[in-house]
Amino acid sequence: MFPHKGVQQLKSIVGVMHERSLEIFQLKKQALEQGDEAVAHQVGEGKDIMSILLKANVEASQEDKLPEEEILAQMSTFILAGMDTTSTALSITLTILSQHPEVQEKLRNEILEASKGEPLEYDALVSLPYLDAVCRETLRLYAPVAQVFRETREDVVMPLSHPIRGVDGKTIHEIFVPKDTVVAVGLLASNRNKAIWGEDAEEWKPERWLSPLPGSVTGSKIPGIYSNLMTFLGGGRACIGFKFSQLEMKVVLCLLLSKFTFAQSDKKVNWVLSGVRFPTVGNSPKPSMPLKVGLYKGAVPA
Ligand code: HEM
Repeated sequence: MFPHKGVQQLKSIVGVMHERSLEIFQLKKQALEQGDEAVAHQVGEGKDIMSILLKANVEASQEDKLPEEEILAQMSTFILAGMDTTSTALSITLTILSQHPEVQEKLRNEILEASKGEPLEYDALVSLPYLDAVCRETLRLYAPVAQVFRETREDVVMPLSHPIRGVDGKTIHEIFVPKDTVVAVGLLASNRNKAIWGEDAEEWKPERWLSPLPGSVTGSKIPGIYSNLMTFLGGGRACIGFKFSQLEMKVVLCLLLSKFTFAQSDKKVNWVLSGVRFPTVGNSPKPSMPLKVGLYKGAVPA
């Protein structure tokens, strides 16, 4: 149709996503129709987000039921919104841990001491202080989604948190934004704001989360749903998966650090700030993040 390589590529990606979503959807639907036994034998044993959504939809009243094509569309949203974001957050965490072996060691020790070779229960996992601090600091400094865009529905006067000086030397306290203006919301800029986070705002310091946050942070009135940060946005369209993603990060980090060590490779990794940031080597458009992975010598055999 449209003779442009990029458009054709996008079309093919959308096609793959649709076919795979359809395949998973049909398998889940079939299992649900066959009963609990079949559901229990599936990936996720019926506890995964799609099985729960399908089950809720079967039980919903006629007027609340989602049509099948909407469920399929929700799958693409979950894949895009939930997978790339969290995998990016995890990739960044592993990169940083490979650059800070002492932090990696401290984190591994915390995990090994708490787990003693057994899988960690939910409460124990979420209350590991250093793991929590590492995740928070990474999500602050390297928010996978750096900015989002919004369009004003009406004329608004936007107050500024700090006055700025205009080219004419006058102090400006607010800005008039006319209806239908596209506004970029700088999530990362807010997370790294020195007036809020201090002079070391651009440094990765998990320790900052281990003592009470300064008044400039707690009193900042940042509208984000998570830790005075904008990483998961705020308001009615904030991320619905923010708790889930943190748990996922912690589970994966616990499992990986208990068994493996991570060190920097000699290939330089660049982070591309697209919709969701991703790692790449050189100028390649393909995501890749080489790391040297070794077996942790003290690992308890599985
Ligand atoms: C570190 C991981 C994640 C980050 C940084 C993140 C960030 C965000 C951000 C910034 C938005 C707002 C986007 C916008 O409105 O333009 C958003 C929305 C959303 N996120 Fe996440 N997300 C993460 C993980 C997840 C996970 C694991 C799921 C699902 C299981 C998820 C599901 C969604 C959905 C469905 C929306 C749209 C909500 C709406 O428009 O009402 N996200 N996320």
